[in-house]
Order: sequence, then structure tokens, then C-alpha cells
Amino acid sequence: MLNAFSGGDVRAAEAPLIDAGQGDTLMQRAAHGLFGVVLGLLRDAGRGTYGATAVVLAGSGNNGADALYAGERLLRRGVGATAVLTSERVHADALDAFVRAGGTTVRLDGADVSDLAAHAAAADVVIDGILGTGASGGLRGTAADLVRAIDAAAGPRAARSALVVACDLPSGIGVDTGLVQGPVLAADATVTFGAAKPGLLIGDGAVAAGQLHVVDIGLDLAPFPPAARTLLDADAAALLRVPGARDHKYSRGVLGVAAGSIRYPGAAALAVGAALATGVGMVRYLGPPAVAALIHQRNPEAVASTGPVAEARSQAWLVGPGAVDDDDQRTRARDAITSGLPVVVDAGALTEVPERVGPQVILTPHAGELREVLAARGVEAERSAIEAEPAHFALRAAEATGATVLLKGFTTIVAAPSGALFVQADATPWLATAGSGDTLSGIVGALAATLAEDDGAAERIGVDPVDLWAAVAAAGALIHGRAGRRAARRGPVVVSDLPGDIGAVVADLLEERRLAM
Ligand SMILES: NC(=O)C1=CN([C@@H]2O[C@H](COP(=O)(O)OP(=O)(O)OC[C@H]3O[C@@H](n4cnc5c(N)ncnc54)[C@H](OP(=O)(O)O)[C@@H]3O)[C@@H](O)[C@H]2O)[C@@H](O)CC1
Ligand SMILES: [K+]
Repeated sequence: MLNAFSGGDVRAAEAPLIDAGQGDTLMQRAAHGLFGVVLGLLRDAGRGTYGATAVVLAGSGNNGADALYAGERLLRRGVGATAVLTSERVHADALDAFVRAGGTTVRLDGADVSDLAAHAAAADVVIDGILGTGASGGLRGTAADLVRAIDAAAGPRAARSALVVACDLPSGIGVDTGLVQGPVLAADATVTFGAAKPGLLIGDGAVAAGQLHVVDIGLDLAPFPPAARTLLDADAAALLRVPGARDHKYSRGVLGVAAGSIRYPGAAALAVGAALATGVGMVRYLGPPAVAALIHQRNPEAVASTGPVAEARSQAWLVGPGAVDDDDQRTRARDAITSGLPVVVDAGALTEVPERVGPQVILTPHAGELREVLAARGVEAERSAIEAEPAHFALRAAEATGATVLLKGFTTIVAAPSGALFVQADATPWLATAGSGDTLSGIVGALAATLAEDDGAAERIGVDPVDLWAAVAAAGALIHGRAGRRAARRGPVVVSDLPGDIGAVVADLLEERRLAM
């Protein structure tokens, strides 16, 4: 599990060490970690250090100091480095060290911004040390102008020649929210100190951060609760249930599915295919015979009927995908949601959620659907606001409903009603295609069915039992994202082909788990 801590908590963890006179040691550890990553990136890009050029954007605070000390180390390895001082103030010792190592400096104030931007765009590496955890709001003033100009001069990240490495975080992102309010220099890599910060995992902040490196600088974060967590492969693998010799189809977990309608039969077929590929004892399908017939073309093993939820014994339910204009499906959704069993609630069923439910009810809206879930509970928010601050609004929805809320997007946010937050960035933009969400709900449903009677699951991955369903949803997002990336190696993702990839990802995760034991 990758734990992210709020900027405030990281600073609180630093405080006793700084009081004990170790501030400089922390800074040198941070700078050394940053230097090491830059060195590795230069090597990977085949550029080496001698003759390479670096531009260090150094702000007024300790973030600028970290960047300058990393620049000092690069200078001693033969890199030609220029520091652009973005504020009147600068850390005197760090600047002194940088200059003594042979670095040149330019004050942004009074300089020609487009000249500086052109110089930065032509460098081998740009280190962004304008703002760190001391930032408030987006970049302002001339620093904002500089970043805008560098961005324009260097071009989009994929086409740039200069590598951009963010010091602690891309300057201008919300440390705890990932909210991007002004210009931000999208980084190829971010080297963050002490622990990941939530803003590096969430939404636009995660996009700007690029590849994340966490450098241990010796902070003790144990007393602080993580502000966000990301499941790693080993965590998802620990939630996969491998059948034993005494298992049978019922003991492995049965997933009831009330999805699809005459108008949208495909969603049910996609969800069922994904659930079977994730691994369940059985899928019981409830819905129109015409939809069952479509499901059976690909998955004849699904057991179908037209009866009510009460007559289809299951360990978990999946309701909603493609269930539109169908009163029977609406009734089944309501019955499943109030059954007390874990239930994944998607699309058309989101409007059937009563005032208050428990965390075993897993809502899987996209931003537009979340807007409606919130509006139904008196919370008005624009879709764009939800997309800009997905974690904030997912937590609001979890709090308002009592449900676990998985918010789909570039990063998948899972909020538990306890306030726990999981963020997964496993997906590929190729998964942004019709039917993708149906397969995600099928995966989460299958995991829920197999874990519904597994009392040790929360402990196995080190989460509080009340947050188990959030972790299960996050594991579903991980498997879905990895399956999408695997599928994208063949070309644009065709969602109906995804079950093959889901099965392969499950096999890979289980193999990694076996090797780790
Ligand atoms: N503590 C430690 O020992 C360690 C800390 N570490 C490092 O320190 C970093 C935190 O350093 P920090 O606290 O000095 O804050 P930091 O982010 O550099 O700058 C804040 C200054 O920027 C300004 N400013 C604010 N908002 C702005 C805006 N929107 N737009 C423009 N300017 C803005 C504002 O200055 P002002 O404008 O008020 O003059 C404010 O004072 C942390 O990220 C990590 O890298 C590591 O070395 C490990 C040890
Ligand atoms: K920075």
C-alpha cells in the first residue's frame, strides 16, 4: 500500500527533527534523492552528465533550497546549471552552495521571461523548485508567467526535449487536493520527500506529477493517519480468493446481477463477462430473457431467470448497468441495495439508493452521475467542479449517503463513509470508451461476492474492517486498469475483449503473490 500524507502532517512530522537541529540534514537528504532521480533520468535518456545542461527554478522557500542543493550536486558531476530565482527571497546557504559549485543565477524579476523560457526549453533538464508544501493556491505573479512561457516554449510533455523533474511536487498543484488552478509545468517525474502527498495521486495533480518517486528522509509518519492510499499489486492480489479443494460453486461466491434492459442489453453482457473472468462460483442473472440470450452467446454458464432478488440466493449484487426504463430492474435494484449484502450500484440504479445505506453499498458513478447523487441530497456542484476536486466530492457523497463511493475518472477515487480515501491511477486513457464502466462494475461485483463471507480480508491488507469495501472497489479499479493497459498493447481497447485480459491480470497477480510467499 502506498500511503499519502497531507502537507500539514508531513510538516508536523518534520517539526521535531527541525527543532532538534536536523533541518539541514533533512534538506540534504531530500536534495540527494532529487539529484539521484535526475541522474537516472539523464542516463535513461542517453544524455549523461558532462556537457548536459540544467535549469533550476528556485522559489523563496525550502523547496527552492532543495532544488538548488540538487543543482549543486549536478554541477559537481559536470552539468552546466543555471538557477532562475523566482522570488526576491532565496535560501542563502543553498544559493551560496550552488554558486560555489559553478552555477550561474538569474533573477526572474526584471529578466526577459521569453528568453528564460527558451533557455529552459532547450536544457536537458528543468528542476521545478518554485513551490512545495508551503504553497497556498495556484502559482501567482511572475512565477506563473515564467511557467506559462516555459510550457509554451517546450511544447506538450510527450514532445518536449527537456526533462522536467518536480521537486516535492509540481509547483502550483494543491498539495492535498491535486487541484490545479493556474499554470503548472507538467513533470516527467516528481521526487517527493518523506511521503507521497494526496495531490500527487489525485486528478489533475496526478497528471502533472508524472512518474512518482518517494524519497525517505527519515520522517516518522506512524502517528498520522494516511490522507489517501493507493493499493499496489500485492494488495489487490491479497484480496483475490483462490478456491480450495473443498470449495464448490456456492462457497466460492455467487454474484447476482440485475443489469441490462431491452434498450441496453450489452451492458449486462459486458458486466457478466468481466465478473466471470475475475473469478466467481456463479453469476445469477436477473432480467429480460432477450438480455439473457445475449449474455448466453458469450457466457452460457451464467444462470438466468426473470424472478425477484429474494429468490436468487447470492453473496453480493451488481445492479444498474444498462438498466433503463425497466420497472422490474428498478425493483430488483432497490431490493438488492436494501438486502444488507454487498452491492455494486452503477448507472441507472444510482437513483434508487435510499437516503442512508451502509459502506457495503458501493456506488460507481462518473462525475455527471455523482453530481446527481449529491444534488438529490441537497449538495449542488457543477460537473467541472467535481472533475477538478474529485476526492473532495467523492468524500462528500460517501458522507451524505453512508455508501462507499467509487468515482470514475482519469484517476479512480474511492471514498469510504469513514473518510478513508483510496486513489488508483492504474488505467490507460484507452479505457475511456463505452462499456468500460460496465466491466469495472463486474470486476468489483465479483470481488465483493468472493469476499462477502471472508472475515480476514481487511486484516490481510491492513485496512480497518469498515473500509474493506472501499479497498475492494480500489482493487477492482486496479485490476480493470491493468487489464486495460494490457489490452491497449494490441491497439485501441475493445471492451468486449477485456475479459481475456482481466483473467490474465488475475493470473499475473496470483503468480506475483505466489512468488512473494
Ligand atoms: N521543512 C523542512 O525542513 C524540509 C522541507 N523540505 C522542503 O521544503 C518545502 C517546503 O518549504 P517551505 O515551507 O519553505 O515552503 P515552499 O513551498 O518552499 O515555499 C513557500 C513560499 O512560496 C511563496 N508562495 C506561497 N504560495 C505561493 C503561490 N501560490 N505563488 C507564488 N509564491 C507562493 C511564499 O512566499 P512569499 O510569496 O510569501 O514570499 C511561501 O513562503 C517542501 O516542499 C520540501 O521541498 C525538505 O527540504 C525536507 C526538509
Ligand atoms: K516544486
